[in-house]
Amino acid sequence: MTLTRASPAKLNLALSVGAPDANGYHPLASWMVATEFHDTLTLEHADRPSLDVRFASDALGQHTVDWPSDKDLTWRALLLLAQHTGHQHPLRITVEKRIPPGGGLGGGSGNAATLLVAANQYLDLKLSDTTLKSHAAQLGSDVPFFIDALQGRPSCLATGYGEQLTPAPHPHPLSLVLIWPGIGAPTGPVYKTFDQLNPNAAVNLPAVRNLINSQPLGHDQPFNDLARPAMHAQPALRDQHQRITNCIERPVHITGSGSTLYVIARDDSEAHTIATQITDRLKLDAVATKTLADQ
Ligand SMILES: C[C@](O)(CO)[C@H](O)COP(=O)(O)OP(=O)(O)OC[C@H]1O[C@@H](n2ccc(N)nc2=O)[C@H](O)[C@@H]1O
Ligand SMILES: Nc1ncnc2c1ncn2[C@@H]1O[C@H](COP(=O)(O)OP(=O)(O)OP(=O)(O)O)[C@@H](O)[C@H]1O
Repeated sequence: MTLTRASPAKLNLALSVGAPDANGYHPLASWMVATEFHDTLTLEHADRPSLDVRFASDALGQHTVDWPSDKDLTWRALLLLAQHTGHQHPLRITVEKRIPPGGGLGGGSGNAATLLVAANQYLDLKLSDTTLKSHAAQLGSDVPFFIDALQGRPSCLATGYGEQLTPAPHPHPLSLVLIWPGIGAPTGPVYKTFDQLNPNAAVNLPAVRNLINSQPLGHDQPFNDLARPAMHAQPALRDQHQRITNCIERPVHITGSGSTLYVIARDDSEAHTIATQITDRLKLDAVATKTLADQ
């Protein structure tokens, strides 16, 4: 018997960031939404635990697995479960990746959360959401969001460092195009550049709430305080952003700390047209997808 689950990507449709606390982490407010675009995680019983990560032929961009397996967030999630239950879980884990690593779509974070939720179900561990989220928070600031997303809450207002989550209504899914600019953007350095550019930053929670309350969202409405720092840290990303904006003549946004860019389309058909335009004219990898609506 195998268990297969989609491990979604996330978008920060709104991201407001404050100056770092004494511990160096940044308080934030973000409207986070999971997408149909996903990695696929499979669990099978085996003699011993193992992990196989590979990129699918329809991945967004060309990537290789360039991180060691003991640093893989999926593997680290399995180790946390072993620590919690006091014994190893002999699972064969396969992750088929489409989400670009270091792309601001939270691919690795989503894989970790999917492992926690799927193994809890597959092994009948009966861990509560609170326990799953406390493991999730140890693995990364974005991981708790994916626990909610996988349990039927794909749209949330995230506060604190991103781990305090309140479901946000999202009745109408958005049609989108995700674009891989060919450059990754590591999260830590982008936050450092944010500090240099915004020494007195404060979180603007009302602006994030306003966006959640102004659905359906117009294509120019998303905002992201990390967009400028991401492009400042990586001028090549700014150039790609400009090229794409010129090509499709509408606002191009950035998710998380980058580097994935995205565009809101009128409907699925327009999203497919824009994705094809970007691929044909700019030779960049682009995929049409949707946000996941409330269930
Ligand atoms: C940019 C976002 O994706 C927005 O959702 C997240 O804030 C990043 O979440 P993440 O990738 O899960 O981040 P983590 O793995 O927890 O942290 C990576 C690095 O980002 C910085 N970091 C992260 C979250 C936060 N609220 N403040 C920070 O300063 C820290 O330097 C940290 O060392
Ligand atoms: N299962 C995994 N999938 C992808 N990357 C992983 C995984 N496990 C560990 N990593 C490492 O974590 C880094 C960040 O991966 P991730 O896909 O979460 O980036 P991200 O989308 O930029 O995340 P965020 O938006 O949370 O900053 C990768 O560059 C890679 O070195």
